[in-house]
Amino acid sequence: MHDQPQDIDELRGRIDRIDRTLLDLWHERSGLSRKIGEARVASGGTRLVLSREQQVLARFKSSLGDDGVALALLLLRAGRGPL
Ligand SMILES: C=C(O[C@@H]1C=C(C(=O)O)C=C[C@H]1O)C(=O)O
Repeated sequence: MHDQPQDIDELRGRIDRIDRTLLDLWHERSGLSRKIGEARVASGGTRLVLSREQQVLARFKSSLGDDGVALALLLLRAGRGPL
């Protein structure tokens, strides 16, 4: 029982690393998404592609349910930038 605080510290260290990775991935994803949107607009297309967004939403929903949909909507919004 005496080592429980140390266990918690170790587990929190792992959580902190996961959070940093999630935030790095968040920024990487939104950067890629903006890049694709800008390239498409530059070649005369639309910034958004709703059929592709539906695929992304379905992927997150199948893994996480309603929370997945909420998360995917935030990810998609982050990649859009100002409309
Ligand atoms: C990144 C793209 O462009 C937009 C952004 C998407 C995304 O962030 O996942 C999905 C579809 C598009 O609305 C793409 O077409 O793949």
